[in-house]
Amino acid sequence: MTAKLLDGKRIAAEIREEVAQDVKATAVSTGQPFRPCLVAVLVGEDPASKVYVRNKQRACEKAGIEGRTHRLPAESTQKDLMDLVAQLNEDPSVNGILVQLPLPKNGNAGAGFNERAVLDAIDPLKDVDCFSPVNVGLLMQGRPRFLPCTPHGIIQLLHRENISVAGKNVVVVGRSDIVGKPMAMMLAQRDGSCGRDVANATVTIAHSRTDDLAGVCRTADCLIAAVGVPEMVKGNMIKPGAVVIDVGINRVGDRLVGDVAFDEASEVASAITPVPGGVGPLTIAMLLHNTVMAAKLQSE
Ligand SMILES: Nc1nc2c(c(=O)[nH]1)N[C@@H](CN(C=O)c1ccc(C(=O)N[C@@H](CCC(=O)O)C(=O)O)cc1)CN2
Repeated sequence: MTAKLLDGKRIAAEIREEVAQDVKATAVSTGQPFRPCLVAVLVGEDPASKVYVRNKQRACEKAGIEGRTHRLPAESTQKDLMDLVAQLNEDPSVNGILVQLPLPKNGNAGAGFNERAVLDAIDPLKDVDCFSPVNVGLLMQGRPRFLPCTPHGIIQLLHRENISVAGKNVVVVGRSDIVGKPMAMMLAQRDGSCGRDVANATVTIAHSRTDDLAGVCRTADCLIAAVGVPEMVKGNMIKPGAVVIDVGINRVGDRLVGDVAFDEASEVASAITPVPGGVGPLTIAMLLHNTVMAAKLQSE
């Protein structure tokens, strides 16, 4: 079998265009200028983070959203970062705030940042990443305010490709707060609560301590790999005909590879996301969507 390629880049472009249309239509329907504002906070000099933040800012501008970036040196203190977040929370011209992760390991004068404290400090109404405890709690209860960007991008991809997971076995490999945990929760929700009909799955969360990981993966009708280990999921870990979603973005030499060994997996799966051009671009598209939502919520 040669798997169908799930083109996240194309779907992300479609969603970004829809967001841009929504921004224009909101201005027309309210008779007021409507230009949501997203602020990214970038601490340190991590090259990948710099690229992602720049891409977010560009995507904002193309959608009619104001994109601002606040840069702090890696040597900034926890207090510097907390003060900046507090200032952005109070600023009525700012609709969405995101702190680009990961924060530098040796930041905060070598002591490392308390990432959780920073994310907890973001005003939940401006928390467009959906990392704050209030928004995560609402999501868990099936009444989300924002949806986290990467899992929501995957929901959109499955929806727009007409792939149903209802009643199917989905295995999510990885239990991160950004992807694994919310992804599992969203796929198990009843129809509609996460905005789309991609729901009602029977979900297993697998991880590095799972016994017989390969066997567990082989039970998946839909396998979502979000572990951050290059090409860890091999072809023989995939059930023939499964849908494979690769969330990994790993740099190996000068190559960008996912968490799935793409060539072998493509021989077994019915559909698969590539890296690059799969899930990554959807993350930014859904961030724009959340920023527009945040601006609307704050104007209510
Ligand atoms: N505050 C946040 N930090 C991080 C998030 C996040 O959602 N919020 N996610 C990732 C990084 N990320 C966005 O921030 C991100 C990663 C990758 C892509 C992307 O489009 N990747 C391309 C390849 C790009 C390249 O060449 O490197 C692809 O997969 O096609 C977008 C956003 C961690 N931090």
